[in-house]
Amino acid sequence: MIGNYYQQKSSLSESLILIVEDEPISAMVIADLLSDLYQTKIVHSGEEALEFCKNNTPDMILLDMLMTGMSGLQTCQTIKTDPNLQHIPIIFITSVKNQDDQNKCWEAGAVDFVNKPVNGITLQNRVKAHLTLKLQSDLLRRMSFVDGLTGLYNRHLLDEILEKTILQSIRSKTPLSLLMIDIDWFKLYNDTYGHLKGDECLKEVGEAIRDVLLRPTDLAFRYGGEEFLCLLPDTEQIGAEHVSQQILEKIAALKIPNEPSSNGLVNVSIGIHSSLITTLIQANEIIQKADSALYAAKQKGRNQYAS
Ligand SMILES: Nc1nc2c(ncn2[C@@H]2O[C@H](COP(=O)(O)OP(=O)(O)OP(=O)(O)O)[C@@H](O)[C@H]2O)c(=O)[nH]1
Repeated sequence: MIGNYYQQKSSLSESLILIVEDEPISAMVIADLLSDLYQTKIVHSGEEALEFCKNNTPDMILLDMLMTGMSGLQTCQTIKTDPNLQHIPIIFITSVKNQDDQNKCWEAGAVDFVNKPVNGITLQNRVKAHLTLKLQSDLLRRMSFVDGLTGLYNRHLLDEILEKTILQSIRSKTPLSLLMIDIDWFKLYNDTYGHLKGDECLKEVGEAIRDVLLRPTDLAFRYGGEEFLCLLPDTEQIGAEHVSQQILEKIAALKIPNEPSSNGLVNVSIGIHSSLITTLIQANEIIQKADSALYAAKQKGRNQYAS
């Protein structure tokens, strides 16, 4: 679900619209109006909608207000309190004219209403307007999470997701690993080759780190100046060591000269922290542990990993 923060649809037609409507004929009428323009999916209850959203992230939800079981209002309230889903625009499809009921939907986070019986042109235009805004705001969000120099994710995204990742690890009882990676003798690299070359080196190292991470849940961040951080959910110590070894090898294979370093090349040191987290801990506690391990790797002679 972390992926939702930075997935970017390049066109409106790639957008997925979830239609939540308990009357099958109404659902089909709505889907027919939209399915030539967008991807659509029909579910018939609020409960089904929440289930669908566990593994999929629609770009918009069209929500019937009156449904048996979970009401449209309750469904909307639940979606809007889930940090992974709250950015999805919700349009209510309703025959309810009662202003108080409509007000509750606005308060719950609805972006618009379409009255039943549905006017096709109105529905298509409202959907298009809100999807366009969604695409633009997704793009801005994505830009705010990406480091301009390396193209890796930035500290801002790490701050947003680390706590959630910790909670997810506790819930799934799976180990979480963090790698703190620092380029060795980088001050001397800049002094020797200049800052522009230094920037190029950061880009290449960042790319090499990203290339090593194969699982979709693994994420690489530029943590600070010449420091990178990898977040490896569901990964134990041995897996973290394997990834670290590959990062060391991939960076050595770049063969970027760095005279001051012992082998004459740009290398990195890596601090590993792996744990099975059982009780809630602060995000910065595990970062500090990875940082201490990085310090140990530097002390042991650099160009290696330590735990
Ligand atoms: N070119 C460039 N340099 C940067 C950037 N951000 C940080 N730096 C440089 O990275 C260097 C980091 O130096 P130090 O923290 O002293 O560490 P080091 O020289 O790598 O030494 P060790 O970590 O002990 O191996 C500093 O000279 C920073 O100016 C950047 O965006 N571009």
